[in-house]
Amino acid sequence: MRKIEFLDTSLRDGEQTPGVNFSVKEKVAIAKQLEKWGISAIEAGFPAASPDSFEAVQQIAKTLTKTAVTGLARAVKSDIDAAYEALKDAKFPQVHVFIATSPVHMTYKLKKTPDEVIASITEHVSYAKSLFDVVEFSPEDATRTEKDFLLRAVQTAVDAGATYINIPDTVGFTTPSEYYETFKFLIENVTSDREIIFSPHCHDDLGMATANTLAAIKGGAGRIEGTINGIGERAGNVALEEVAVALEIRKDYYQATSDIVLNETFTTSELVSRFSGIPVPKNKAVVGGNAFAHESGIHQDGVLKNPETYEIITPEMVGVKKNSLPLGKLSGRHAFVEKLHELDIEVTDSEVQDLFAKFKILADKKHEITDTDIRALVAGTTVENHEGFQFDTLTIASNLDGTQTVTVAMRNVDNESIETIANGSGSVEAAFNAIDKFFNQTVKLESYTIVAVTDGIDAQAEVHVTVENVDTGTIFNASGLDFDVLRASAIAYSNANTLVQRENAGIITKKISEKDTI
Ligand SMILES: CC(=O)SCCNC(=O)CCNC(=O)[C@H](O)C(C)(C)COP(=O)(O)OP(=O)(O)OC[C@H]1O[C@@H](n2cnc3c(N)ncnc32)[C@H](O)[C@@H]1OP(=O)(O)O
Ligand SMILES: CC(C)C(=O)C(=O)O
Repeated sequence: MRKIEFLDTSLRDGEQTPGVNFSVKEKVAIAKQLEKWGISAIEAGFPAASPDSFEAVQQIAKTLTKTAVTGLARAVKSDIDAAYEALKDAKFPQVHVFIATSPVHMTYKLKKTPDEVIASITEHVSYAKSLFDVVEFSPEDATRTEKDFLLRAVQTAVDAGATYINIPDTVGFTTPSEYYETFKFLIENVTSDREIIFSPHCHDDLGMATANTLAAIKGGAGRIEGTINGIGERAGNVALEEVAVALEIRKDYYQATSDIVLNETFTTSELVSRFSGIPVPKNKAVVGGNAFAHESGIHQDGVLKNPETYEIITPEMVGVKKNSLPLGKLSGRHAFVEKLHELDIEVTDSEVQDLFAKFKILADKKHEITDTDIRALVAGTTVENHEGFQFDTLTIASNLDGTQTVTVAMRNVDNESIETIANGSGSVEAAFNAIDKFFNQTVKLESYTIVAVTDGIDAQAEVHVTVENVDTGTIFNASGLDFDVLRASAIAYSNANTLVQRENAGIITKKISEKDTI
């Protein structure tokens, strides 16, 4: 089976992502992780671009021991010289020379005729070859280049000494079948007495970068270029991790594999995300937070019976510890019971019926059901008051120093109206402080979430709070619903405090066991 080489350009094309600027130290750390991930070459930067870019390429060249290190250069001698200087210490140096070949780029950007571009290829690839054993050439915007001219440009580069021919889909314009045909056409028509390796370089403007890269492999490409997490100019480059996993899962179809160490994928992705500051979308293939999460009942049931029902990639394959079955309103009984087992909560079958019904009611209102919610549900310490807690007064005043003052008046057990006043840096904090004064008990706020339950400007706010009765360690969940966010918050917090008060008075006795207490 063919082995496909991987060239990573996260540090060059990836750094062209608007807002991304890796430090030299970060680049070296990423390069080391990429070497561990099993790439065969790294495009460490564009040495002529800036002193920092030069230094990063130089440092990476000195650091990597197994991976070829390359630098990008325009068809400009000083760019090639900069790459040569930066890559002097690399164990396996390469250089990547490019010039655009599409009519729009040649006419408007380069202001060169096709013949001048061909002459430039000859001059600069030969010059690069005089300094480097391994030269890569890219006809930029190849997929918008007229086919015969593309062949002429590539043949010129091969004749001048290029070993790797990269066919960039610079603006993400091509389609899988068209790109496949382009590779077949070039591979069948370029002549050389040396082995020439062709590679795709795909951008994701139309969301086809992964499909196009795989089509190029099918068409005969021997190396691929891309970035981790698909970072890069505009909509980004092809995400290498997607191609690596697709090759593994569908090697039957592609008849090709790679040397990528797949179980290092997640770590690599996290590192690039952290240093680039570009979060990985939850629904991103292979490395997204939801890639191994199943929320709907039918899927959860299938996965519990056999993960292969809904998982073509195992989490372990890419270095993720395990899959997850988050609970939500579409979850089913099997997943609910599994969660009870996971939390070591023992209940009878008839209790499950009742708890599951309550869970569904809660899940209809709360987007994400946490372990704490489940514990509170089982302990019977969840309360909702959608009718609204009765306040005699709930007023807010903004102070000149930016703090807020809230006044609440509520009825105590003897039905007397008691007023308390407190300050806070925000209105919710001030209201909670005033409510604390009213109840006068030790309560710790564990979580506060707010959701809009209806749409538009008149949306109702639903606030969920989780509090701990510090004296007993019992966790209580409570919610409040109102058109006003402050009132919804005050209702939720008062409800939670009422539960704590009832526990302290011995009215609620069912406690969460020591083991289940967070
Ligand atoms: C498709 C890609 O991703 S290509 C890589 C893109 N990456 C980058 O551009 C990042 C690094 N770039 C830089 O730091 C700068 O653009 C530099 C240092 C390369 C050049 O900076 P400047 O000299 O100020 O030129 P500027 O960027 O404004 O314009 C580019 C010049 O290079 C020319 N040029 C563009 N590509 C090539 C090429 N492959 N070969 C030769 N000349 C080229 C342009 O025609 C333009 O020339 P002109 O000044 O005669 O009009
Ligand atoms: C320089 C080339 C390979 C490039 O980045 C592109 O065309 O997208």
